[in-house]
Amino acid sequence: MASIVVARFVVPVAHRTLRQILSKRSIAKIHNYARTLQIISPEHTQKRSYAEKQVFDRSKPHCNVGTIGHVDHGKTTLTAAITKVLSDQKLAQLRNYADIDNAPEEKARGITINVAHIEYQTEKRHYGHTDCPGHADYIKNMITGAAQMDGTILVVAATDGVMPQTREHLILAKQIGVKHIVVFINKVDAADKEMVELVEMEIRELLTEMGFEGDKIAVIAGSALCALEGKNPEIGSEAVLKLLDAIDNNIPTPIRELDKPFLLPIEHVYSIPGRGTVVTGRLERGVLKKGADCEFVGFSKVLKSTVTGVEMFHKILEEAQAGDQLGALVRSVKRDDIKRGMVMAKPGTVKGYDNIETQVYVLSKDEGGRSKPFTSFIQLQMFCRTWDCAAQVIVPDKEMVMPGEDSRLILKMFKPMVLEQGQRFTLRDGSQTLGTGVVTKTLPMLTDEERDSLLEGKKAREKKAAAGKK
Ligand SMILES: Nc1nc2c(ncn2[C@@H]2O[C@H](COP(=O)(O)OP(=O)(O)OP(=O)(O)O)[C@@H](O)[C@H]2O)c(=O)[nH]1
Ligand SMILES: [Mg+2]
Repeated sequence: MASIVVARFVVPVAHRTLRQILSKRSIAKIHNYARTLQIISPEHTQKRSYAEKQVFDRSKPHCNVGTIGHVDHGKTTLTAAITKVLSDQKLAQLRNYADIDNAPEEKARGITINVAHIEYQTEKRHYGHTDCPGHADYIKNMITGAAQMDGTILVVAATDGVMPQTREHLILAKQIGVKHIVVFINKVDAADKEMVELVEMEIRELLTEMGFEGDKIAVIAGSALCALEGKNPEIGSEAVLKLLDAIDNNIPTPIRELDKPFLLPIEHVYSIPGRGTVVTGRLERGVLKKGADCEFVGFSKVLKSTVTGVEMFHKILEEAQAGDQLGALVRSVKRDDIKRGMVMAKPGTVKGYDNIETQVYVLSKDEGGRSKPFTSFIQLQMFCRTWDCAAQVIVPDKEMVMPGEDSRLILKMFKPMVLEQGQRFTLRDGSQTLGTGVVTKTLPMLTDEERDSLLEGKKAREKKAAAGKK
C-alpha cells in the first residue's frame, strides 16, 4: 500500500523528466502499464481532454472539417486566420500560426499523428478543424480515423494553381469518403485578377474530373495572410467570413447516429434458463426498442428474430440509445446459433461481404509495425468491431508495401462479415499490429472456387508450419 502511495506521487514527477528523454510511444506504454498497476489515475493522463470537454458547446450542431492542399499553399495560415477572424466575434480563441504548427502531440491509440486540432464556432455550428502539416500525416490521419472529416477545405494558392499534391489530396479525400468540399483560393494579394480566374477554372475542371460537382462547389478567393495580419479586409477578413459561410451552407451536418437504423456488434451471448437467449454489447448506432424485429448477420449466416426485452445494468428499459451498453433478450434463436462478432441490426440494413477494397496505413517499425515490406498473398487477421477474421491481401497497384506507407489493398476474407464503406479496422500479423485501414468499397462476393483456393492455401501454410516445427 505504502509503495503505491509513494508511486502515485513520484510517477507524475518522474514522468515529466522522462518525457524529455523518451519517445511518445514509450511514454504511452509506461502510462498503460502504470494504469494497470493503478499508480496513475486515468484523470492524470486525461487532464487536458477533460478541460477541453468542459468548454464543448453542445447547443450547436457539431461538424468536423479540415484544410488540405499542396505544400505551402497556406493551410496553416488559413487555419490561424479563421481563429483570428472568429475571435474578433468571440466565437473562437485566437490560435497563432506558431501555436498550430507546434502542436504535434496528438495521439490516437499509440500512433502519433502530427496534426493540430482546433475548435471554433460560427453563429450556426461548432467546428472541429484539423490542420495537417504534411502529406504523409494527412493520409495517416484520415485512414486511422483521427480526423474523420465531414467536409474539407481545399486550399490552392493563386500564385501556383493546381499542383501535384492538390490532385493527390483530392483523390485520397474522395477514396476515403469525404464528399463535401469548399475551395479557398489563397494568396490573391500576390496574384493578378486574371490569374485568380484561371486558377478557379482549373480547380473546377479538376473537381469535375474527380467526380465532384465542379460547377457547383463554392470557391472563395482571398488572402489568409491579410486576414491574419488584419490588412485589406476585402480580401482578408471578409473573404474568410465568406469561406465560413460557404462551409456552414455547403457541408451538411452529419446525420446523428440516433437517427440511423440500430446496430449492435455482439460481444457475448448467454442462455438464461426460463427466459431465453440474451446478447450483449454496446449499441453502435440508432435506438433499440422492445418488440423490434432484428437480424443477426456474420460468419456466413443471417438469422431473423425479435427483441423481446432490453436491459441495462439489470434494469429493464423501453429503449436503448446509441452508446448504451445493453443486454437484449431475443426470441426463438438458440445460444449456439449466434456468436460474438455477429451484428444484430434492423432487418435488411446490413450485409456480409468477403471481398473488399480498402485504404490501409501500414505502421512503420517505430510505430510498432513490421520492419519488412509485404507483397500480395500474405494472410493477415482483420479486426473490426467485435470480430476478427482471416483475410488474404492483394496489393493491386504495386509490387510491395513498405512500412510507413499507405496503400490500396484488396482483402479477400475467409468468411463474409458485416462491413460497410467507411468502416475502420486493424490488420494484425500474428501478435503484431501491421496497420489500420478504412473500407472504401465492397466488391462482388468470392466465387466457390476462389474461397476453396483460399482455404487450400491456408491448409498448405499450416502444413508447412507444422513441418517446420518438427
Ligand atoms: N502572400 C501571401 N502569402 C501567404 C498567404 N497565406 C500564406 N502565405 C505564406 O505562404 C507560406 C506557407 O504558408 P503555410 O500556411 O505554412 O502553408 P501550409 O499549406 O500550411 O504548408 P504545409 O503545412 O507545409 O503544407 C508562408 O510563408 C505564409 O506566410 C497569403 O494569403 N498571401
Ligand atoms: Mg501547414
